[in-house]
Amino acid sequence: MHAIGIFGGTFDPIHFGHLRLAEEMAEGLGLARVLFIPAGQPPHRGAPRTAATHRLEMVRRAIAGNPRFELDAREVESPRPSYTVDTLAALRAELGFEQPLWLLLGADAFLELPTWHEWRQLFELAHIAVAARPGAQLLQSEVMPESLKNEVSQRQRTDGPVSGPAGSVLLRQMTPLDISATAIRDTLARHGSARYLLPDAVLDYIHEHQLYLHT
Ligand SMILES: Nc1ncnc2c1ncn2[C@@H]1O[C@H](COP(=O)(O)OP(=O)(O)OP(=O)(O)O)[C@@H](O)[C@H]1O
Ligand SMILES: O=C(O)c1ccc[n+]([C@@H]2O[C@H](COP(=O)([O-])O)[C@@H](O)[C@H]2O)c1
Repeated sequence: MHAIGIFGGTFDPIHFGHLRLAEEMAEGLGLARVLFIPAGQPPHRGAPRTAATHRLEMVRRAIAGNPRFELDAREVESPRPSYTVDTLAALRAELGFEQPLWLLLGADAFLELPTWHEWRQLFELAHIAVAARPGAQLLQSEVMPESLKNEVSQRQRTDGPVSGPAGSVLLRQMTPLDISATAIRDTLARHGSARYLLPDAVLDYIHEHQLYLHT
């Protein structure tokens, strides 16, 4: 049974760091599909700058043409905060208990994991693949909170076949791309060029709708 990747984010806006992470994970882990799930009300940050309808449309345009990538709007359609544990539980119920699922995270998000709602449950619901990110230390480092280190030490796999529907942790390198949505928003607010940091189709949408004109 081919595994499915689950990639959540605020995507305000989506950029090439996100897209390469998903592409390299899909290739490396042999994922049949990657679900991009924009957060409705992200639990650990203020409300996104940009309305969910715009963030959804930017993701839709960014992934168009990649047959493995799919948009999943469930979190923005929900009136509740976007807890990943709830999203994974819903997907698990829909897709069945045998289906291998991979939660995809950048290193900065992973290091925050012990602050997430019912975070230990995440390891029961999916495998977790973490991508290195410029600026975020990773890999057995001292920066990992003790509780996370303990959880990871029981579950970490070196690259190689992973069996079962959930429960492993993989820390992976990816092409380092020092791109962030924050830097893109700042660049656009000072009328700078964000070209080649995100797909042209997304940038065109941003200009059409006059998004990110102010900090
Ligand atoms: N350049 C990148 N390299 C690796 N992972 C990334 C990169 N950018 C984002 N990610 C990961 O993608 C997921 C969603 O990130 P998010 O939508 O918050 O983007 P961001 O660029 O970090 O945004 P912001 O600057 O607004 O915080 C997170 O798991 C994050 O770690
Ligand atoms: O479930 C939680 O408690 C939780 C706390 C912080 C972040 N998340 C999710 O992690 C993903 C990346 O978040 P962010 O803030 O880096 O865009 C996104 O899908 C969020 O909904 C989830």
